[in-house]
Amino acid sequence: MNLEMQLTGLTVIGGGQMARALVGGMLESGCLKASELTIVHKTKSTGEWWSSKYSECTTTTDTVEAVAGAKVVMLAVKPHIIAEVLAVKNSAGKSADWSGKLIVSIAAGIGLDKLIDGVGHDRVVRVMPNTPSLVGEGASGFCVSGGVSDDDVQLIETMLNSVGIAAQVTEPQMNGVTGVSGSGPAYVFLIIEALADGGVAAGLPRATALQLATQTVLGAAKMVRETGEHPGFLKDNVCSPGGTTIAAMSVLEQNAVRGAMIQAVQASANRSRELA
Ligand SMILES: NC(=O)C1=CN([C@@H]2O[C@H](COP(=O)(O)OP(=O)(O)OC[C@H]3O[C@@H](n4cnc5c(N)ncnc54)[C@H](O)[C@@H]3O)[C@@H](O)[C@H]2O)C=CC1
Ligand SMILES: O=C(O)[C@@H]1CCC=N1
Repeated sequence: MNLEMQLTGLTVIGGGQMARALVGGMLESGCLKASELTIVHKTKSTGEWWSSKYSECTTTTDTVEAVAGAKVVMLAVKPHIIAEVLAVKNSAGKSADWSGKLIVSIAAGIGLDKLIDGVGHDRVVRVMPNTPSLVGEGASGFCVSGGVSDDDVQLIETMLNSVGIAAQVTEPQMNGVTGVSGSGPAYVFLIIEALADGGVAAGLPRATALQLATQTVLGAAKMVRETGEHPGFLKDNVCSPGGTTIAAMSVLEQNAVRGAMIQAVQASANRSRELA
């Protein structure tokens, strides 16, 4: 993790689940100080959540003022709210001035072209993070538009690497990133839950089954990362001839689990394309 670069003057518009995971992870890592953070919230409860957890951050409902005071603005609202945020006006009819700010959008499917149109310049980055950023194990993809400098890219990498890993991709590849790692935690949570259910069906207490299932997913992922071996090779090593695992693998193949996972990733990627 490169902490030489500290992030200053960050305004985040939308303080929901993903902002809590990503920005919360950045605060935990030390990449960002709460005193450098402004959260623009819509609901009272969201504002209270941030000010009670990070007392030094600023919370506000005034987007125009929060953008004016920022160096970096992160758009963390749902995709269908992005257009409304970009066109925001305050009670005096003043629009937000996005000029001179690095704009970082985490909204699924909202293309760089729409963001550039909305802010009136091309110093714009699209990031697809995921919720394990909260515990420092995030996986993010990002793509940049023409006005983004090398220093900006370094800042984005510092931010994202402080909460996990980051890969720069082309804009069309952002749909695939969404399918694999953006939505991916949900697939893995489902697998952990189902593994635990299987354990309960086989007679284990629920808590024991969940503990074993969680550690198994964590351990398997670590093995792929740390050995650098192909997952198929590691799978073969678990399957003893005539043993228990190959009996289970046969059931997974009969139920097309591999195909279902591929189709799930494609469905998410397609939905990301549709949102654009
Ligand atoms: N949840 C996830 O795992 C991931 C989400 N994303 C993206 O992150 C973005 C946010 O998603 P979530 O955090 O899951 O949604 P969320 O619904 O938890 O958070 C959005 C927040 O924006 C607030 N909001 C709505 N209008 C606003 C406005 N005009 N000004 C300020 N705040 C406003 C809402 O009250 C809410 O607190 C989405 O665009 C999504 O595509 C990206 C990667 C993963
Ligand atoms: O479900 C969604 O649309 C968001 C984007 C990726 C993960 N969650």
